[in-house]
Order: sequence, then C-alpha cells, then structure tokens
Amino acid sequence: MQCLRATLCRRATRHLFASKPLARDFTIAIDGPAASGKSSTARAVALELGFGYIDSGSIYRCATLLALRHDITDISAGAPDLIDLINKASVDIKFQPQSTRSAPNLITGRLPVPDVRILLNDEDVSEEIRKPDVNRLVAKVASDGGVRSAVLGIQRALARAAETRSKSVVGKEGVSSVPGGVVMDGRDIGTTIFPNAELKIYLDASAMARAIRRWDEMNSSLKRAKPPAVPATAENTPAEYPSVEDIARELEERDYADINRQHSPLRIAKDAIVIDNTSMTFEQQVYSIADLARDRMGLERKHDDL
Ligand SMILES: Nc1ncnc2c1ncn2[C@@H]1O[C@H](COP(=O)(O)OP(=O)(O)O)[C@@H](O)[C@H]1O
Ligand SMILES: Nc1ccn([C@@H]2O[C@H](COP(=O)(O)OP(=O)(O)O)[C@@H](O)[C@H]2O)c(=O)n1
Repeated sequence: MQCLRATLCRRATRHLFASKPLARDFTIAIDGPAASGKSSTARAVALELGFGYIDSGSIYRCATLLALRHDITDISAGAPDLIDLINKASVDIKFQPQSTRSAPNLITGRLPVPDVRILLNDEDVSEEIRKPDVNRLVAKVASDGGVRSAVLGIQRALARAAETRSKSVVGKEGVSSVPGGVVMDGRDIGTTIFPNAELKIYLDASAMARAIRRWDEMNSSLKRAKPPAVPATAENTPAEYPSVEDIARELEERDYADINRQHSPLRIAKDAIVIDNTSMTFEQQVYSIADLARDRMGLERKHDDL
C-alpha cells in the first residue's frame, strides 16, 4: 500500500514538471563504526541537498528499548517475542530540517545540524534510546537475524516515505532540477540495505577521537540536564558521569560485535569512498560529501574553496 502511494506521488510530481524532468532518485549510504560522525554528517548533508534522512541505528535502538521494557535480555537463542513486538510496533523518524542547532562540541560550530525525533508507538523516545543500558544491549539485539529482518521492513518503508517527502517539497517550490533523495546511515546500508546506492561513504575516525567526541556530546547533554558542582573535563569527570575510558571501552565492544557478527556485519562496501575525519572539520566532511553527490547527479559543485 505504502509502495503504491509512493509510486503514484512520484508519477504526479514528474507530470508537473514534464518539460524539466526531475533527476532520478538518489540514495546516499553512510556507514562506519560507532561515533564516527555518521548521523550528524548525514543530517547536515540531507539539509544541504534537500534530501530526506533515515537514522537506521535508531530503529535497532527502539528494538532494544522494547526488549528492555519487556525484560527480554537473552537474545542468544533467538527472540520470537521481541520479533513479534517489533512487527507490531510503529517507528517514525521525524527529520526536522527547519529546526537546526549548531553542535556545541564541533570545532567551528557554524554548520547547523537538523534535529531528529524518534517516535516508538507514538512516544518520543529520542533521549531514552541513547541511554547506557540501550548502548550496552543494542549490538547484541542487532546481531539476531530475525530482528534484522523485522527491522528491514521498517527501514525500507521509512526510506520510501522520506524520499517521497523530499520530492513533494521540491514540487511545491518548483525547483525541478533538484532530485529527490535520501541519506541513510548505519552499518550495512551500502552493503545490504541499498547495495545500489548512488553514493556510498564509509566514515571513520581514530578510536580516541571517537571516544572523546562521544564523551563530549554525552557530557554536554548531561550538563544541560543536571549542571555539575565542578566543571567536567576529560581529566576530572564527576563520578556520576561516564569517563572517556568507559566510553572508549563501550565503543570498542560494540564495534567488535558489529564487525564480527554473522548477519550483515560492518564492512567497507567495495565501491564506498572512505573518509577518515580524525583531522577534518565537520564542515569539510559535510561539504565534500555534498559535492561528491552533486558531481554524481550532474549538478554544479558548491564548495571547491575548501
Ligand atoms: N569532524 C568532526 N570533528 C569533531 N567532531 C565531530 C566531527 N564529526 C562529527 N563530530 C561529532 O562527533 C559526535 C559523534 O557524531 P555522530 O554523528 O553522533 O556519530 P555516529 O552517528 O557515527 O555515532 C557528535 O557530537 C558530532 O557532533
Ligand atoms: N544499519 C545498522 C545500524 C545500526 N546497527 C546496530 O545498532 C547499533 C546502534 O547504532 P547507532 O548508529 O545508533 O550507533 P552510534 O554509532 O550512533 O553509536 C550499532 O552498534 C549496531 O549494532 C546495525 O546493526 N545496523
């Protein structure tokens, strides 16, 4: 049903601009290890190109939250009850290009990153799915083949909806030369979910850079919720806050599980462009990916000055 609606909408939009046909759908897959910058980069690239955005990791995080709420923590022998819960659940990823913020921990902090809200059965779980108990269990949940098949259906439906939304915005503004498209980030987007994606990026950074960035990010939000008595630094972390070492260990364990699992392990797709952003600014990585996409869509580059 959803597929039929998407098809009809696409035909209608094409008809509107019959003299200047829309470029074909364009998919950007961004994969990489934990905290390599996939989600923030994907959102900023989607904003830059007027595309939709899907955070595939958030769907696995929602599945993990369902598992925790229903006390299903042993996934080793398959998880039929959890699969049933996922099949019955509704997940919505509300990408909000109009609501942007400058990420406080970025070096220049000038490039806005659109907000994303995650709704599980109509409940906003955006903050809850980033908590430590979800971080600890998510790779285990995502390693189950049955869970992955259940999540796949949600991913494809969300991708179709995001692409259709980005096209209808294009139609309203009458900008017929901009194609509809979607940016999706995760672990297996370029290898399994969209093996024919027009642009595949594998985003990486050193383990230490990733741990410090995630620590910085978590502490910024903890500080907003509960200001510490003494200022938190990497060397002086209040006891209730995770240390950089704790976060480095968690990222390393999750990456190990994601790389070594049987189903859709984290791999560099053979046609992916590898970007190591350890010493790059956020702007450099976003603008270079947006210009790579423009090249492949036959559009003019915008950031040759970088
Ligand atoms: N080039 C960069 N320099 C510094 N910080 C960055 C850079 N790219 C991303 N970040 C920051 O790193 C953190 C992790 O990024 P995120 O997009 O959440 O990663 P992922 O989705 O891969 O887990 C975020 O706080 C983000 O703002
Ligand atoms: N396409 C995907 C996306 C996420 N995942 C799983 O979901 C977990 C959380 O993904 P995420 O993208 O939210 O993680 P971060 O990199 O943001 O920490 C990963 O560690 C993987 O175990 C996956 O298996 N396949």
